[in-house]
Order: sequence, then C-alpha cells, then structure tokens
Amino acid sequence: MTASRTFAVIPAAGMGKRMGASINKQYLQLAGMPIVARTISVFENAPCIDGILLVTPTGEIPYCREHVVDAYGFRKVVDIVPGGKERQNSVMNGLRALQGRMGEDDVVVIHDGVRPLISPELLREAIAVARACDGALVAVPAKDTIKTVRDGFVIATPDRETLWQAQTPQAFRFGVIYAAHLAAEQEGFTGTDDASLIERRGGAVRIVRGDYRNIKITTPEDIVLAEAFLAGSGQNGAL
Ligand SMILES: Nc1ccn([C@@H]2O[C@H](COP(=O)(O)OP(=O)(O)OP(=O)(O)O)[C@@H](O)[C@H]2O)c(=O)n1
Ligand SMILES: C[C@](O)(CO)[C@H](O)COP(=O)(O)O
Repeated sequence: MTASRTFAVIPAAGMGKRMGASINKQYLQLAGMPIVARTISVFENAPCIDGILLVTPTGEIPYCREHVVDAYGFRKVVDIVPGGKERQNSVMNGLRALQGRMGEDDVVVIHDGVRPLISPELLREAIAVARACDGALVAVPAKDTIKTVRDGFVIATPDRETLWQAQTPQAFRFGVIYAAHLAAEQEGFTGTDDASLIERRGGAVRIVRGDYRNIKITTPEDIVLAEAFLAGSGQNGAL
C-alpha cells in the first residue's frame, strides 16, 4: 500500500484592504521577514508536509517567486498559481493545480498565508484528525458574548458554549474537499472558510482546539500583537 501524502494549499492572493498598507499585507515585514514567508517556513520545516501550493494575486507570481520562495530557499513549494476574486476561488485554483498530484485519500491542509503564528504541533494534529473524518477545523472557543444583529437591533444572543471562532489550518482528504469546492462553485455558494463547504453537504468536520495566538493578520494592530507573541516565544528572528 502507498503511504498517504500531505500537501498544503496556502492562499495568499488577497488585497489586504483592511490593512490599508501601500503593499499587499502578505509582504509586510513581521519581525524582519515577510508575513507570508514566515507562514511558509512553518510548513517547509514540518516533516508531515510533502509539498506546498502557493496562491498569489494574478501578476505577482514572479515577485513572489523571487522575493519569497527563492529568497528564503523554500524547496517544498511545487507551484505558484494565481488567485481569484474571493478566498474560496483562490483555494479552488490551488486545489485544481494539485489534481493529478494527489490521490482521493491524500490529505490537503489549507492555511491562510497571513496566519504566520501556526504551531507545528497544531498542524500535525489537524492532519492526523483529517485522516479519520471528513475534515479537521482548528478553532478556539469564543471569549466574548456574540450577538446576532439585523438593521441595528439585536435579534438573538446565541449560547456562547456552542460558539467557536474558526481559524486555519483546516485539513481534509483531497477527494472530499475537492468535491465540496466543485459543488459550491457549480451552485454559486460562497463560504468564508473551507469547512463550511463540507458542512453544508452534511459532512463530519471535527474541531481541533486551537491557539488564541494563531491570529489572522488583518489590521495594523495585528502586526504589533504578532510581534509581541513572537518576542514572547523567542522566535522573533528572521530565518
Ligand atoms: N481573493 C482572495 C482573498 C483572500 N485570500 C487569502 O485568504 C487569507 C485570508 O484573507 P483575509 O485576511 O481576509 O485577506 P484579504 O482578503 O487580503 O484582506 P481584506 O479583506 O482586508 O482585503 C489571506 O491569506 C489572503 O491572502 C486569497 O487568497 N484570495
Ligand atoms: C478561513 C478563515 O481564516 C477563518 O477564520 C477566515 O474566514 C478567512 O478570512 P476572511 O476574512 O473571511 O476572508
């Protein structure tokens, strides 16, 4: 029997509008290294990852190859493909590029290019869980009370015990996530994460308890927060 392989799709094709920087936020320096390079380095150094498919904005592939992949010597990046309008389209472009390289039961782990603080331990755990069900979703319990609001008025207060904040990585068997993305594309459904595309088809997605430090770099204060987390863990040097 051939051993199952694990590839990562790293969507980094967003425009970073909420960051308001003069360059796309994935290239901003975080403790002396571009954010997306810091993210890729975790996967590059993880023995459980066989290859990485990077998704960047159309037109930025040469820049990304030179200033990220070659500059940091990432050898596991097998291809760089252009993204799409929404994150979901970018991930689908990455999955399409992996077709032919992956078997139905190989695992694909999808991780935002702008979540550089993912730990190798969480990555390993998500991959292990994905082998046993339809998907593994790294998430943390909601700390705040969350309100459902319509037209400026609160219409519900969901029980916080049931609320988790979805992060990435999210890991799946390739056949399951590819079919879910294809169905969403054909049916015109857009979700804000990959697990939701499986949930809507009745699939079983298991929670992996994540880490509050695994933040998505979205607005300027997130850079300050991420640098503080890196300093606290002694990992604030460039590679
Ligand atoms: N069309 C898109 C949109 C987002 N992403 C990626 O998905 C991840 C999460 O997206 P988010 O943080 O919301 O990034 P942006 O879309 O860049 O941010 P904004 O909404 O502020 O423009 C990021 O790694 C981003 O680069 C992507 O690959 N393709
Ligand atoms: C997938 C994700 O990281 C889960 O939190 C997130 O939804 C992606 O970011 P966006 O702001 O929804 O584009």
